[in-house]
Amino acid sequence: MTNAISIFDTTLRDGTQGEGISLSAEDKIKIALKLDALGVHYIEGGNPGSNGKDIEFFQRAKSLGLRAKLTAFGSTRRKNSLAEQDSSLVRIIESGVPAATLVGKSWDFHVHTALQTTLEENLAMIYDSIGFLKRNGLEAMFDAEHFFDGFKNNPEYALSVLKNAHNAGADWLVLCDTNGGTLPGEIHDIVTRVRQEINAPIGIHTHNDCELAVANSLAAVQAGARQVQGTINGYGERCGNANLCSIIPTLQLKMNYNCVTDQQLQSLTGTARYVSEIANVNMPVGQAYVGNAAFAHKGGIHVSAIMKDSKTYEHIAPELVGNKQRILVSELAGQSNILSKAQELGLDVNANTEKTKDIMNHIKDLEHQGYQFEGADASLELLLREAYGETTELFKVESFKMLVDKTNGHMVSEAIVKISVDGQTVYTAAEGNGPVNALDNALRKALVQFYPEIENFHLSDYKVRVIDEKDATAAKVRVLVESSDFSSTWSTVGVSSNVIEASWEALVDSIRYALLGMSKIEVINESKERLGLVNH
Ligand SMILES: CC(=O)SCCNC(=O)CCNC(=O)[C@H](O)C(C)(C)COP(=O)(O)OP(=O)(O)OC[C@H]1O[C@@H](n2cnc3c(N)ncnc32)[C@H](O)[C@@H]1OP(=O)(O)O
Ligand SMILES: CC(=O)C(=O)O
Repeated sequence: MTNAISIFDTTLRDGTQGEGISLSAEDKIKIALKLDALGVHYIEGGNPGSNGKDIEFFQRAKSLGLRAKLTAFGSTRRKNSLAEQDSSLVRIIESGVPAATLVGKSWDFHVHTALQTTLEENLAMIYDSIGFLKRNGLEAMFDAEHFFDGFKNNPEYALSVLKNAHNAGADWLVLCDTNGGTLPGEIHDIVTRVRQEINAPIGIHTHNDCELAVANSLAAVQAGARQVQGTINGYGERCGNANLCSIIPTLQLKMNYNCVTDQQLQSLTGTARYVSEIANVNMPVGQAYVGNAAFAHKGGIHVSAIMKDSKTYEHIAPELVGNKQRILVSELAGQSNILSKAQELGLDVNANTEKTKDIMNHIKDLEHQGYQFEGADASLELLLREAYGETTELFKVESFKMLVDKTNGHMVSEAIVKISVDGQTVYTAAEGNGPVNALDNALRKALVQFYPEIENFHLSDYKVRVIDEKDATAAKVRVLVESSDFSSTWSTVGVSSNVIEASWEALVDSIRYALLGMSKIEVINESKERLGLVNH
């Protein structure tokens, strides 16, 4: 039996049935191109019988030159009607796709309850509809909805549905665990039974209601299924569909099946993140294979071993799926974490020096006070550079003042800052729509004459978290500031019992970081030259 697995992506159809996911035709085009580059074999673009957006997508997708087969989705004809006159089947043909997937009932309970028709009429609906696709020259996938529940309830009928679709010319019989309640052992047994009864290419389509969609898909493949349907990041109805970002690498790297090329596999992480951006859904950091923390090491004992050999705490090399190893520094760090991070930054380190231990203890102490460096890479970098003897103070803050005034119902925030650069002192004042915005504006106004590049980046996110809730309004707060330029983002942290002071600390770190050019190399050189830090 072949080891080739056909990957059928339904992000653009079943994925959009997930709560909170809505893709425009343009979004779908962008995602289709990414999926094509990843090397999936089928891209289910949507349901032309459902809405105009999907019709537009299929219209526009014709000129994309996709290598993957574009497929349209629909259901079998309505009861007591003709396939030729079923508007959704006709729209599938009109969409010009080379392949289509029709969902049909295979659970007798559904035939009686949802369709409210006879078992014979359901068989006729399937036969007519698949036959209609085949007469129009399309490759036909038959999605046997609720197949596993149907098989458990009435195996003869469930099998007769498959045989009927096969006789009508279906190219693939796709067994669906539509309600996501089946267990891997059951999936394996039932797929094995089906293969004993019917000699046809079998596919698997699972849902994640028991967190088993990936395991169930793999069990089906082990039992002989050769098409796997799923979505990027597991988006889909209710708890989602089988996550292709876990299935593809597991099949390929651990089970010796072929899905995509090794090079295409390296685009997996980028694809997952791209799709999450377009879908506007944050990825869980711990998402298997492609998450930001999938290869992030935090515990000191782990990092110490990782530095000796990554295999000690990594099940695969992250690069195989386009991800990368990350070392986190926190209160759980050992000296290995500090050394590794410092080496990554190109700092001059000597293993096991007292300095490294002091830095580690200093970071643990700061984390005890409420700092959190995991989410504030830029503050950590500044701290490490300073600790290892680099100059990071491009300007000196002498003082700042805040005025918050409410007159006639109108709130005004004004900040006054005094800084010095290269011995030159500057006072500036600025207003803002809140105290942090006013401070940001005043600081920028003071610095722009020395560092015009300050215009190139901006504060993009601001989060406050109360650290000791029991102290109510006197509690310490942690402020996390995210800043961005046209190509990168960086995060900084400040902690104080005064929210303005915590914000100021995070803000100053953010600007220092950017001006030091840690996000843009040309800025660091210009800034250093101005300060006379560069030897000519
Ligand atoms: C398991 C799955 O994910 S299946 C795909 C589910 N996805 C979607 O439903 C998204 C797209 N759906 C839609 O846009 C709409 O539901 C449409 C256009 C398909 C149908 O809309 P409407 O005609 O208003 O029908 P409505 O959605 O209310 O009900 C579904 C009808 O389809 C029938 N139906 C359900 N499954 C099938 C099937 N496999 N074959 C034929 N008819 C079916 C139902 O019995 C019901 O018919 P009834 O109105 O006579 O009771
Ligand atoms: C076809 C489909 O999406 C399902 O049965 O879950």
